[in-house]
Order: sequence, then structure tokens, then C-alpha cells
Amino acid sequence: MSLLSVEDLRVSYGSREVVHGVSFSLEKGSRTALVGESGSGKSVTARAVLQLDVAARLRGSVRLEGQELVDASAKVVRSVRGSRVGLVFQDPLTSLNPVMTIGWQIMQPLVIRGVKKKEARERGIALLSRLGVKDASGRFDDYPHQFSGGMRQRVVIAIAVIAEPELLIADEPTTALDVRVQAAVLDLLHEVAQERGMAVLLITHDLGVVAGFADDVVVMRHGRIVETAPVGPLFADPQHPYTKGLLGAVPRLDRDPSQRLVSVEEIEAVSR
Ligand SMILES: Nc1ncnc2c1ncn2[C@@H]1O[C@H](COP(=O)(O)OP(=O)(O)OP(=O)(O)O)[C@@H](O)[C@H]1O
Repeated sequence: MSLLSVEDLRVSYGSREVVHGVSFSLEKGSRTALVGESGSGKSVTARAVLQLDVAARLRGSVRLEGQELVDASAKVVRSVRGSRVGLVFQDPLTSLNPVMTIGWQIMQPLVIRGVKKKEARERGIALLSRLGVKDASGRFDDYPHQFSGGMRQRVVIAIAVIAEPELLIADEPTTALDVRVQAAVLDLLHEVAQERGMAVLLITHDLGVVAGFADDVVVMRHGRIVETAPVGPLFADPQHPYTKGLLGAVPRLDRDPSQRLVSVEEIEAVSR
């Protein structure tokens, strides 16, 4: 049985349907990237998995290890959120509480599950250190404003994974960071996911980050999936014209410099 199985998921806001029946699945411990240009429905799809948006009306099926979430009670969905499925969003500042120490925030998912404070603290410091924060014990009682953007995003990841969820949904987790920090944070996320056997659904518009991170890629466009493939075949031999266009728009060091990049208008034209 798949860890996450999404079938014919439709999402509407009022009378406007923005996701038109998407289906994909994630196996335990696997990493899938959901890619597509801005507005293609990636975030709406990811948020629908955990019903984070009260205004969204869902149809279809979202099952976590066979358990249907679309028509589940709010209590069931709440119990899945944060414990079985962790979440990381783009902006670490809005994800953190500015008046609580980062240590307190990292410990919370454990403390509310009955772990003693001393143990929660030790596990929090070890995880923060694993995520590349130097002097993690000395900095555990700092406040978010005392951390740089890259460090804050490590804190957000620590909060999301400390209770060892089976699945992490990471929506553009590094977009707000500079390129060097982006790569470091994604590498760490990859390592921590592997160590813990945690599956990851990574939402990104950046195909450059997909190659080193994901096993499988789901390409969305205009609220539909246009292609699903393992990462190797997708990069080597994309089937859909839109995917070809997306790949053609990625700058590569090994590209023949005499060839231009493909523009978004050209992608639109070729896949219309
Ligand atoms: N709360 C909302 N109410 C109404 N429409 C929404 C809402 N959230 C998203 N949409 C619409 O759904 C469509 C898909 O948006 P979504 O945010 O999923 O795109 P995306 O692929 O994640 O793009 P981006 O990378 O820019 O976040 C867009 O047309 C957007 O305007």
C-alpha cells in the first residue's frame, strides 16, 4: 500500500475549480517533486492533502496508508497534521513565533506528545546540530530574530521533523534563501529524510533542485498533471512538450553557449 495516494483530486474556491482531478502516489521513504510554473496548482494540491485551506472545497480521494482524509472529521485531520505529516513552507519568518525561543518551538511537537522536557531538549539540540547549526546548545534559547534566514529555515525543518513524521510536505522550502544556502539546506533535508525513512513531497518551480533531490517527478500545468516519471528518465527523455519546454528553460553549465534558453512564451506556444 502506498504511503500517500491522491486520486482524482479536485479543488475549488467558490465556483472556480483550480485543480482538475490530479492523481499521484508516494511510497514510504520516497522523495517526489511536484513541479510546474507559478499558478499551476502545486501549492493548492499540497495544501489540500492536509486540508490547510478552509476556503477550498475538495473532491476525490487523499489516503494516508489507506485512511481517507477528504471526508474525515476535523479531529482526524488534525491528528495527522504535524504528527504523521510534517510541513515546511517557504517563508521561515511567518512559520516561527517571534516571541518564543527557537528551542521552545522545536521541543513543542515532542512535549505535547508527552516527552519529558529534558529529553525533548536533548533531542532538539541534537537535531539542530545535525541540521548544521553551530553551537546548537548555546543557541537553543535564542529568539528567531537572532537567526539568519538560512538558520531560521533549519529551525522550521527541525520543528517539522522532530516528531518523526512519515511524510514531510515541503512547499518551496528554500526559495527565500540565497542559492548557496538553498543547496546546503536541501542536502541536509535529503540526508535527514533518508536517515529517518521519511517520505518527502517537495513542491518547487525550480527544476535545478529536483535532479539531486527527488526519485520521482510530477509535472503540473494549469491544475492538471501532464507527466509523471522517475527523475532520470524525465530529465533524459521528457515526453510532454511542456516538460521539454520547462527543461529547456533551465540554465545548465554544460549547455552549448551558442544555444539560447527557451522563454516562457515559447513553452506556452509549444504546449498549447
Ligand atoms: N485561497 C485561494 N482562493 C482562490 N484561489 C486560489 C487560492 N489559492 C490559490 N488559488 C488559485 O489557484 C491557482 C493555483 O495556485 P497555486 O498557489 O497552487 O499555484 P502554484 O503552482 O503553487 O504557484 P506558486 O509557485 O506561484 O505558488 C491559482 O490560479 C491561484 O490564483
